[in-house]
Amino acid sequence: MTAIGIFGHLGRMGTAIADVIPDAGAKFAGGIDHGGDPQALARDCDVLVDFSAPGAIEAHLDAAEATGTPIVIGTTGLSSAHHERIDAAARAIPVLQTGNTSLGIAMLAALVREAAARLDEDWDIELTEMHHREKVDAPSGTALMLGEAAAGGRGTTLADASVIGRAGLTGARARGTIGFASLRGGTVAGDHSVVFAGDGERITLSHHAESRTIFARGAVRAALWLAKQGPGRYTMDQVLGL
Ligand SMILES: NC(=O)C1=CN([C@@H]2O[C@H](COP(=O)(O)OP(=O)(O)OC[C@H]3O[C@@H](n4cnc5c(N)ncnc54)[C@H](OP(=O)(O)O)[C@@H]3O)[C@@H](O)[C@H]2O)C=CC1
Ligand SMILES: O=C(O)C1=N[C@H](C(=O)O)C[C@H](O)C1
Repeated sequence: MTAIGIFGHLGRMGTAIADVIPDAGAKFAGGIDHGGDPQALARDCDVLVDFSAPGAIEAHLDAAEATGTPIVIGTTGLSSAHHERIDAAARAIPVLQTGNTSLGIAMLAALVREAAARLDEDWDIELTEMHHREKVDAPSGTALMLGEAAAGGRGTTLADASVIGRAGLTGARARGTIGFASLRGGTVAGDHSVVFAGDGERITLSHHAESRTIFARGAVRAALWLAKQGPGRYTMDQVLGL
């Protein structure tokens, strides 16, 4: 039985994941939060999942690498330095990093890429996301993933095309940009919409997470899949066979 260890195990996602591990025929190997020993946890499990905080990623990757343990990283708010560290770790161990572990978001990203590729730049692309009042990063990791999908469909990158938030005398919208707006409040598990705004008509592609269970099930599915892979950096599309 595959033993899964959780970084951030007392958090909202950590507890949701621990709840669904038995349903997947796997074993909860334990978890740590602030002050725990990442290497001790990594030694005690077959695969790790990380839903903690960006500041903890480096230590968690060090532990995974030192013990040769595959790791799923769901934590968001990552910088380009974090992504470079993940790339380096993936040369030695299996690593899957994603801003969203749900099946629905993987499908939405594919649809967004397709729509962005087929609709020309007369169709402006804007993303909105809403999350619970406790969320600490913005835009959400999922919004950035959907933005990357849109940018990929348009043959550009988010680094070149993104406009994150607007306020004051912004001037008119620049053609070809991809805009982001973030809302925070209440207990919303995660809502994302991608709007394609044309002349006189709009297409909106949306996903609504009704609870964290979808993320938790996806994280466990990803962990069980990753435990059987060799070193490399993987995506949810590969887990889900999309
Ligand atoms: N990829 C996906 O599908 C999803 C990703 N997420 C992401 O997962 C992350 C966690 O979300 P959520 O569970 O809501 O957050 P919580 O704040 O509820 O939980 C985070 C947990 O991580 C722990 N933690 C924080 N810093 C450290 C550290 N330096 N070392 C070890 N543990 C630490 C916290 O412990 P303590 O209280 O001791 O600080 C806490 O138990 C976020 O980045 C969120 O965006 C969320 C949902 C889905
Ligand atoms: O913090 C959350 O709650 C969530 N975070 C992820 C993100 O930043 O996209 C995934 C999900 O939307 C919930």
